[in-house]
Amino acid sequence: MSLWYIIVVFVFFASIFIAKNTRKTKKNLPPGPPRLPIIGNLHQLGSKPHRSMFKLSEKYGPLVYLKLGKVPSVVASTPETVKDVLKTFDKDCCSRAFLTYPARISYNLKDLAFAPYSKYWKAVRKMTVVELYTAKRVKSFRNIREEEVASFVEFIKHSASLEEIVNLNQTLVKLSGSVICRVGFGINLEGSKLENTYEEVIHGTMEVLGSFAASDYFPVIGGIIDRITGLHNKCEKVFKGTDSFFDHCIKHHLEDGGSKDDIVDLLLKVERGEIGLGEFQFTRNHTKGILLDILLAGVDTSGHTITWVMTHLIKNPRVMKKAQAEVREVIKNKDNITEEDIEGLEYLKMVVKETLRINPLVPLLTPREASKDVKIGGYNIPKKTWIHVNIWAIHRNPNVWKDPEAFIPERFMDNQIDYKGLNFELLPFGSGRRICPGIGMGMALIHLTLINLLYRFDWKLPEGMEVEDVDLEESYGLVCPKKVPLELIPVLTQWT
Ligand code: HEM
Repeated sequence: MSLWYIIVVFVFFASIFIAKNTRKTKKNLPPGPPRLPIIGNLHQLGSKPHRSMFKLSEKYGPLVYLKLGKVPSVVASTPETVKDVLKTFDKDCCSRAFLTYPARISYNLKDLAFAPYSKYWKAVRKMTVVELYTAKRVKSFRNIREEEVASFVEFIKHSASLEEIVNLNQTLVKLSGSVICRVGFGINLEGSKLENTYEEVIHGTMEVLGSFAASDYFPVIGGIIDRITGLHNKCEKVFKGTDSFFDHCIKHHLEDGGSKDDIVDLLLKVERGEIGLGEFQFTRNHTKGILLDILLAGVDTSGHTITWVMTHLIKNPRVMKKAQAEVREVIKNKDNITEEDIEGLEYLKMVVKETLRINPLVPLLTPREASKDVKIGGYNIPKKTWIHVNIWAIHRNPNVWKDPEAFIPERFMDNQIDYKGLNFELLPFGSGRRICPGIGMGMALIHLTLINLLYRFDWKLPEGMEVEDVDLEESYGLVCPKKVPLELIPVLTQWT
């Protein structure tokens, strides 16, 4: 009797399992791990989803199917599948998934980065690419970058003369913050009333946007969970902070007589209709939405990328020596270092590329959503599926990169692979319609700062610390900076 009971139970569950898998096979969805009721595969993401998804792709293949709470999702992890998403089917895959808190903070998706693919997104993207993210504008902000880097160098010089430790995570984010605040909002942070507000605003916003939001995965109940965990209130507080920060910047700009040629000025011109935006009436909230992109996308990305470069250099004395020798040979005793000097610095360019490969600041692109049924890598991807593009997995794939965990800038010597979105082996700025429009602005600051840091100073670790003690762990959020701050002592040289 009990044997019959066991057989019946076994047949019952086996038939459910087979039926489920047959359904999946019939639908021709990509393979993926088994899931739990309600939460699906959420428990498998861990604290560093880019790493967990990479592991899953090693087991299940280049396109993995996951159910994240209620949300059907796929993860693309190889140059081939990512090319399908970002190039072949870019038009059908470039919308954004709706994310509750980014939507709130961006004035209900009036920005560029979180807005869905729509007529509005197309109009704003076109306007910003033509008016804002141009090579001419990057050039026009050159004096600001040079002045800010010069005062940063003075600060490092002072620390070097006292043999003081410098926290590079902190100071480099402050440097890129100062540049972005002048370029974007026309304000000098140093010593201003906004200096502390700004830090609070940016950290708070990054924290909210980097947090796990239950509302995105569980309708109704998710909102309740977020209220219990405090995320909802935190978001409201952060939103008020950013909103009054932008109000302050705009007021400051208007009081100044609007004489500055900054990004606020440009956006106010769009508000007044002096620059057209097709059928759209640009309001103050639209201006603030675009300013939010500048604040979020512009500050942490450049600052933390420079910290990663310095981390790899201090961990690899051979590379540091070679990069410094090149910089000192090319710059010689030039009084005035400029960002164009990067042109003669082939090895430094490779060091930066290798850093962007091994520590892309955005290892997992903000999720996209299929706007219609598409076929990727031979599998059917139904409309509304979220699409995750795992840049980290491509950059660490041993079939793409030999010895992928090692920091070897020379790997770029014999190939033309670049980071501008055309080579699907290296995508730190994404690719296709959504590619980062701020590459020029970001790289100009990264290059100018690095040339100065390497030309003028030698660098050593604090007393008692060895190269092996410098860890490479990243923290996970909207961007992935080095988790433990990089602390180094600058040393004065004959070039200081
Ligand atoms: C090292 C520096 C930077 C890195 C690594 C970086 C990386 C990225 C990445 C990966 C994306 C997403 C692309 C996609 O989803 O396909 C992105 C989008 C974006 N970035 Fe950057 N970025 C950097 C600097 C900047 C700067 C300096 C700005 C502006 C001042 C900027 C503005 C934006 C904007 C507005 C978007 C959204 C584009 C859209 O959705 O249409 N970025 N960036």
